[in-house]
Amino acid sequence: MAEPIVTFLYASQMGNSEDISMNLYTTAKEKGYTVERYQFDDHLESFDLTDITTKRVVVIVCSSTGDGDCPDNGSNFYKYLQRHSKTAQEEDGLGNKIFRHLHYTILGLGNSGYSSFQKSPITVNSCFEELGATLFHYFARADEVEGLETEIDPWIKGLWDSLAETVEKVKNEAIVSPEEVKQSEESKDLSDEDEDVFERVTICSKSYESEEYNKVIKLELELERTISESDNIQPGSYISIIPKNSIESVKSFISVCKWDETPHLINRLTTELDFLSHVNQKALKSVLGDSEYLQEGSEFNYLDFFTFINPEKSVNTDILEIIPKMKSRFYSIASDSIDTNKLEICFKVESYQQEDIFQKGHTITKQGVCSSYLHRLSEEDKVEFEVKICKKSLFNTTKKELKYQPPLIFICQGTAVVPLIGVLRRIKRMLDTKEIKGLGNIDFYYGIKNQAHDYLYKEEIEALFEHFASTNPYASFKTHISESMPSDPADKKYVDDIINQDNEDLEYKILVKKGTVYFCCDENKTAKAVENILEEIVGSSKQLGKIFKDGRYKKEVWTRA
Ligand SMILES: Cc1cc2nc3c(=O)[nH]c(=O)nc-3n(C[C@H](O)[C@H](O)[C@H](O)COP(=O)(O)O)c2cc1C
Repeated sequence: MAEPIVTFLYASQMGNSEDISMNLYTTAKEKGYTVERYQFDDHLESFDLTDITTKRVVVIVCSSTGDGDCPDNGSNFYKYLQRHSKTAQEEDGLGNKIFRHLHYTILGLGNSGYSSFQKSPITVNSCFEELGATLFHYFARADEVEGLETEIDPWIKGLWDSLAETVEKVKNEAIVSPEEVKQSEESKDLSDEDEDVFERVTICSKSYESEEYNKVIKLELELERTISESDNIQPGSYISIIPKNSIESVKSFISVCKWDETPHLINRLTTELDFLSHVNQKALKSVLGDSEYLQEGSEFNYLDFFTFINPEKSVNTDILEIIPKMKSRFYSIASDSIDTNKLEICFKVESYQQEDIFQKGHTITKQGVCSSYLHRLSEEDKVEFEVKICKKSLFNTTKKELKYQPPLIFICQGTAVVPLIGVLRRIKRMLDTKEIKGLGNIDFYYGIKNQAHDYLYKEEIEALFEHFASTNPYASFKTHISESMPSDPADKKYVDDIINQDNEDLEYKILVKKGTVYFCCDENKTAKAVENILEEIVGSSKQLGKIFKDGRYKKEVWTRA
């Protein structure tokens, strides 16, 4: 961008703000800035703050008059600000943030003897904030009772450094116009088809991404049809699968309960009932009456429970009514699924340690029902099963969002890398099909246990970044890996630690360069820590909320069933 213009604006009743603004304008001109200066009410006649090509840096001086009113030469602009910021408040959407390209600072003049002290500058400031502008130097409130210069002098002193820095930043900053944002939001609304669809799939390939800590399996599922753009399946869309119990566990359960192995019972226990879930003490009591085995807090599942009590006689089949129904489990899609009949998912085979109820003091490893079900299925079996595709995606990324090459910051941990791989693959497709011309910087923060063992999609991420770099030699594409179980324990770090290390760089990329953050993580301590750090980086949780609303903080935190 060419040298940005610094716009000085004032609203003044008796000339104080006007004089201060004039002095600032003159000094800025002497310092070599390209400058212009207007009173508020020249807005739209002589200048237009929504013009993203010429209006980027604004220095405001404004007083209060009457009963907290804006001076007469600013009252129309004052109403304009309030009207638009009300719309921005009432209607979500980036398109209403008509000042999001602006960096501003404001000096308010007032007198604390008035009950509406500084009301007009405070309102101007909150309208600029609501309309998406970024404060580049603090909002000063000068008080005649204290002596105006007590506040004005230090504010002016600090202004010049902040201005120099801001003008420099603005030169490299890409901004999307509010109209374009509005258009893309409207088209998003029209194409927003989030509904679920059922598909029959078979497994067409199965590979292991990592085996060291938890087995991580990559499955390619084959649909009976080709997925097209209009299906609106996005990176971050997910499938839900209702698992089946293994025939061995079903037979054990039937045997332990001393029931007859009928096809109907086998089918019901295989597909419908989750007898490997923890027992519900109250429900069991309602069927069995008081039993010495029914202790509060027991970790038994239904199979363990009836094995443990080892009944002499058969168990009443009424207990089938209290066993919970099999629930579906969700898996994010890693593939950029267009013009293909394949869907890729990647997950870890959930396993957890539990005290062995048959051998006190010993622990045994139990596996998650759905991941072990998928693990059991093999590509040779060609077993068909039904998945529900939930199209809704929190990571949907449009070419409009990437048009001005904003920095992209990815943050993830473990298998939560999966939907973000989908985003990277889609970005690559947009580049390859020339839907986008190039990319800005990408930082990929990934928390794993150990680089040598569970860096999922390592080769692919490296190849993608090499490819991205070939399209823009000026941008950087970096992976930042944290290891919680490194070879040298002194190097132990979590993903929140490495984000914290880069906080200043991230602040610049998110706030100044209007970058987008993609964050996917299991619901755990790290997820909370990452979010806390992001709040600190952008200034407050309110500010992070605003960035989220603007679509620049795309996050999904997984809760495990
Ligand atoms: C008639 C009158 C009403 C004022 N009302 C307020 C007020 O409501 N709140 C406030 O903070 N200051 C108020 N002030 C103080 C002015 O904001 C202060 O004098 C300021 O320096 C005037 O700057 P200006 O010449 O740029 O308008 C008032 C001053 C006058 C003379």
